[in-house]
Amino acid sequence: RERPPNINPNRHPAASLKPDIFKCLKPTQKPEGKQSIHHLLCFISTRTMQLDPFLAATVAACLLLHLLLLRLSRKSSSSRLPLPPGPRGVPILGALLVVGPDAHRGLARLAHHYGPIMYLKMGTSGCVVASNAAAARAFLKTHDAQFANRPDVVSARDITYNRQNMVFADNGPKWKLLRKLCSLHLLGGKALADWAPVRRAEFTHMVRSMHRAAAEGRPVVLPEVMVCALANIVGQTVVSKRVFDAQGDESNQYKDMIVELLTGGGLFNIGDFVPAIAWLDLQGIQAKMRKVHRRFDAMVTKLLEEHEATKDERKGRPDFVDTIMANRQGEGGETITDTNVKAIIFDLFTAGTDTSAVIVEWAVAEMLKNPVILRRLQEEIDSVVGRGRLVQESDLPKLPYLHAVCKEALRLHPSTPLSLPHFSFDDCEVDGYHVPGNTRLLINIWAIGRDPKVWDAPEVFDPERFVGGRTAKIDPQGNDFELIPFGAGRRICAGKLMGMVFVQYMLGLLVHSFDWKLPEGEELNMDERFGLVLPKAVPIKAFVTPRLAPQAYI
Ligand code: HEM
Repeated sequence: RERPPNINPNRHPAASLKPDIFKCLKPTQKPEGKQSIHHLLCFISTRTMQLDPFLAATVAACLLLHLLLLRLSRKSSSSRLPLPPGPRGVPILGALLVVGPDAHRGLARLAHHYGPIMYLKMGTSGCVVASNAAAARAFLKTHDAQFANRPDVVSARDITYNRQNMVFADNGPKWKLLRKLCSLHLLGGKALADWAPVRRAEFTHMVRSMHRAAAEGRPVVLPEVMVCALANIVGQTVVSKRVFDAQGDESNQYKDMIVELLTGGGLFNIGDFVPAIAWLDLQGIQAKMRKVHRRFDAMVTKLLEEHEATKDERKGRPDFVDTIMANRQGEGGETITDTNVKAIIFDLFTAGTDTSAVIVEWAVAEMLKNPVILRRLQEEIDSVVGRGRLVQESDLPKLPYLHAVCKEALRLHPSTPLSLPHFSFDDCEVDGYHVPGNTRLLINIWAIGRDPKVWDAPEVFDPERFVGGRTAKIDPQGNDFELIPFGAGRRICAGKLMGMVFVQYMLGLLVHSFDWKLPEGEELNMDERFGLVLPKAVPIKAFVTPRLAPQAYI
């Protein structure tokens, strides 16, 4: 009797021809990718068996090898768990176009749809995005060590002396040594207190320059005066040098240089996501970064030459570079090279200036929009400090409303909206999802600060939420994941203490020392400009009027 033809759709197509050889193969319902290759091999080997047994044996060996590799590759991807949900995107560019140019907003929009843990392809690179407090905790606490590396970003490579700095170093002995030295001699509690006189001198200088502008009827460009003061503080503590004595051209050049570095460093460079075409530099970002890096390098080289020539003058009162030069050797033979020194200076000038200035500028802008908050803050400072002198650092702990205003600015306008990118080399499981190795991690700090499940009326600037009520105790220093403007975990901002002092001290001085008025007929523009930091697109340019007794400004 004739057997009926094989009509089972689940059966392997080759099985009807030579079933014995393929016993080891499980029929698959939906052949896809690698499985379709094995179907093809089965088919070829069956056909060749009918023609030539030697050829058939060779093909069968290939087939077995292929199956072995398939099994191994499944093992190495370790998991049958699903990837986190996310947009599919298009070939080569992945989801880059879906995310759009304002990536913090684009990713927040996508998270509404796909959830707080998303996986997407940015170009050909895998990227996982955390968009609420629980997701941030899962990555930065539970899987902190694994995600404590940085991706090898092309534009960052150019500006950081090939990642010889701290900010873009992988989690390894060099990074640990750089971080330890910074914390011990510059950014930690004790060092911070030691450098207080420098901050006082520079911020007083800033207020005096604004007072002069008021007397001459000139408007003040707020980010410029702040960055100038901050750069001088970093310059004095790091290389004993006021980097910018003058207002005007020189400080503008410096400001422009920092802005270019931070804006370019934050842009989504297609070459970073599709490494095969990085050399094309389609957006011209790399060329721009290299050019501005050359200017920066020239400045740092000159600073270090002058520093070396004047080292005898600093006997007994070393600055940060003197100290790290004397402590180059770490445990386990790790050494700080001359390039590391330049690269860490780069970190401190970039991470230590614009980040704080951006927060203060947004806080002033929000208060210009809402003068009730401005007046309440001025009243608080008047009641503690009076009107006869400037605010001092020692006044800060007595000013709770100032703290609330600063926290609210950090929540609504975090300076680095997507933090800095993290990177994991290995596969892992996060909240029931499989996250493959070689994936970047973005923490959407901006979206976390605006999560309506945590914050009432999240789009409104309302410092009151930190004075009383259920969110009053949330602290921005990295333990409460609902508010993480400095990040969290082992890669948390190394300068968070200094950053908090900068923000509170500058804002206190600016608000207490002056009343503020925009030029006649000008509207306050609240647009953002996306980059590694998120400043106002149009800087605040305002007329200030002194409100303290004249001797306070002398
Ligand atoms: C309000 C001001 C500041 C804010 C909002 C801020 C925010 C941040 C954020 C979000 C990160 C990335 C954290 C992560 O990767 O998870 C970071 C890293 C860093 N910040 Fe800040 N920062 C501020 C001020 C400063 C200051 C004043 C300095 C030093 C002078 C500084 C030095 C650094 C350094 C060195 C890193 C890299 C740390 C590492 O990779 O290990 N920051 N900052």
